Amino acid sequence: MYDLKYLKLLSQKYPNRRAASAEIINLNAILALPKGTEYYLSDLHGEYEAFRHMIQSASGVIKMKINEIFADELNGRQRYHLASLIYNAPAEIKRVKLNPTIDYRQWCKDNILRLIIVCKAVSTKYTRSKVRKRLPKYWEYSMDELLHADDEANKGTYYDAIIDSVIETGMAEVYISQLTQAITELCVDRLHIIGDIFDRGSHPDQIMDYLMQYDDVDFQWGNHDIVWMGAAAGSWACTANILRMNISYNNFDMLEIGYGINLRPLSSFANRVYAKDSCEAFMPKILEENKYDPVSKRTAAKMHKAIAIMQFKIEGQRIKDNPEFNLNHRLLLDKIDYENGTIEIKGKTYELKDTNFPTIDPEDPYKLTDEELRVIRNLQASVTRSKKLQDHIKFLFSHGALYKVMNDKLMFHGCIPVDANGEFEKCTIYGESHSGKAFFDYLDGLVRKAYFSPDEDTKEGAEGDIMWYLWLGAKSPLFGKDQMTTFERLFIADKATHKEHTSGYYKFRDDRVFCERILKEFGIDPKRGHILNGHVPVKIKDGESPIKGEGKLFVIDGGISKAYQKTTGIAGYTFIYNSWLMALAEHKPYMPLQPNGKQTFVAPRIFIVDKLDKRILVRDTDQAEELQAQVNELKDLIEAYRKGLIKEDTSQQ
Ligand SMILES: O=P(O)(O)OC[C@H]1O[C@](O)(COP(=O)(O)O)[C@@H](O)[C@@H]1O
Ligand SMILES: [Mn+2]
Repeated sequence: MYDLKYLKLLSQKYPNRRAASAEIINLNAILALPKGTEYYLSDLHGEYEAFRHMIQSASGVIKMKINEIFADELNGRQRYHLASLIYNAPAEIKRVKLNPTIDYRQWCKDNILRLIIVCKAVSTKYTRSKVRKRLPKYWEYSMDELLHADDEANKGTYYDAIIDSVIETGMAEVYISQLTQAITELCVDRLHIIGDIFDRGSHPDQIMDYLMQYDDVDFQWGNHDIVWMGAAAGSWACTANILRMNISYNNFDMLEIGYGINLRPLSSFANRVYAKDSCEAFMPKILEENKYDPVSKRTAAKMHKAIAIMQFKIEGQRIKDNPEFNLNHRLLLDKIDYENGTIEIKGKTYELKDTNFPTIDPEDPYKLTDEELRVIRNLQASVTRSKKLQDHIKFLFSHGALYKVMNDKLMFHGCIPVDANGEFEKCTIYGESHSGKAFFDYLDGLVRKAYFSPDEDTKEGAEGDIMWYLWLGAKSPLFGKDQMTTFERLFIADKATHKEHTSGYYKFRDDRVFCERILKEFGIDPKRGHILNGHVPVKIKDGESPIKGEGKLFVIDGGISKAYQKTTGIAGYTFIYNSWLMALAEHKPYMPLQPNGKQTFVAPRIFIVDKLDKRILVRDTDQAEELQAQVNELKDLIEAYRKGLIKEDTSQQ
């Protein structure tokens, strides 16, 4: 039996049988369309340009379309330039303008036409109204006309008239750029980001800005995201971590200009306290100069050391206040022999690479000095009041979660805690024990509460402790290692101490039965389902494969991170799921644009991992349930009109 009150509300939108029937017809038309392409990326790590290229090129899909459409009309070079235009319109336009042999006006004309043809090819899967919604503001009318002018006899003149006036009004560049953007957005119906947008690379802020224009995007938070979410919630431990990492990668432009985080209190403190200390072990890993905020490497090293020491002190306090986190083995400052400059870890004594600790009181090593306290309070204020950062974090909350299930795919960044037998492990946090999916759901709730409704009596700087735990805790599904050895990496030469052991999950996931059990746990049919993870780079150099569990699980940790390409040998993987197939794209490192406007693009290698028996339609996807429910409600409404239970408004017909 239907709910008459609800139907009355619905009747405001569909006031008569004709309006309701028209909508049913639209919805049925959508259900019969092919499934849109889903595109999966992970571990972007601040590499804005490489990321943008992956999106703009749709991992080679654009190139394939161009090759198909223009096989006879354009030669290889022309097709290459058309692809380059879609990948990076401003750069390609600049190159063309610098070339005196090219008639720019004619070039614009030719290329608007070519782009319209590509746009048409990538929009065949959508309703006309959906395509229009994705076309840029102000141009949607003329672009729609160009896309659908099918009157062969008059088409030529009509096209010419529209394109001429685009050029005449001086809008050709904007028109071309926005058309390329529309092509990209139409090529990918839904974007899944399986975590780790932040850290290492220089511009996660630009990645977030770009993604915020996308409606159909979702995030599965990674450890490098949750630590930023914790900092945004006010956690001192998270704040110290994000600043230490990004100072170590020399990302000052992003911190100070991108997010407006004022590092002056830290730099003047560091320059004073470590004035005579060369801080050799703390030199930035990347020496590329910042455009707006150049910081000398000596100052950067001092800031790095100052914030690292503050981090270890703050973390020590968080560990002691949260015995349940089981992080006692990470209490290291009290294991230092400050007179001899050594440390004892697991019964072994190691020399420290740096023994100058002017701010540590050996009697109370985790206590912040008054100055350090002032600095961290300042930094916390700067981070929590950054409007830009808070907007980005809120978007991560509204469009993200710890995991997602969509169209038989289970996506999460790291792992699921399991015991020695591969059974889902019961983990206890804040007095509650959960395992498997329930553990994810419980943690997800804790994270949202910590950000949106923190307890008022939380100790200063302890806000968002749960995010800090998820950043480096052994039972964190986002981390999945026994320890994070930041201290050892900075202070001890012996590499054996740097080792971080991955959890049992990473062995078990080679096993198909294990993967199927996970799929079942999350309510997915194990025969049809797949798992997608990021987090651990696939080292193809060492013969590793991104395909695990006999094809049930794919690891797409990018390796897009420049800092990691020498270990992986590639620039990572992306995953594509369209109406015909599922494929992995293996990327080669992104070659940045040269100052002379030249750029080389190497298309990724595409491996089809599953071919479907028949083309999948929207009716076969998760979206169908929602659409079908709408159809059913509209049918009920029509029935209610027919029976006279709701009055029809036919005045507008
Ligand atoms: O190489 P870097 O940037 O210093 O980072 C090393 C740290 O990053 C981590 O690997 C976590 O980052 P990922 O999530 O990208 O693996 C830690 O386990 C490790 O201590
Ligand atoms: Mn990660």
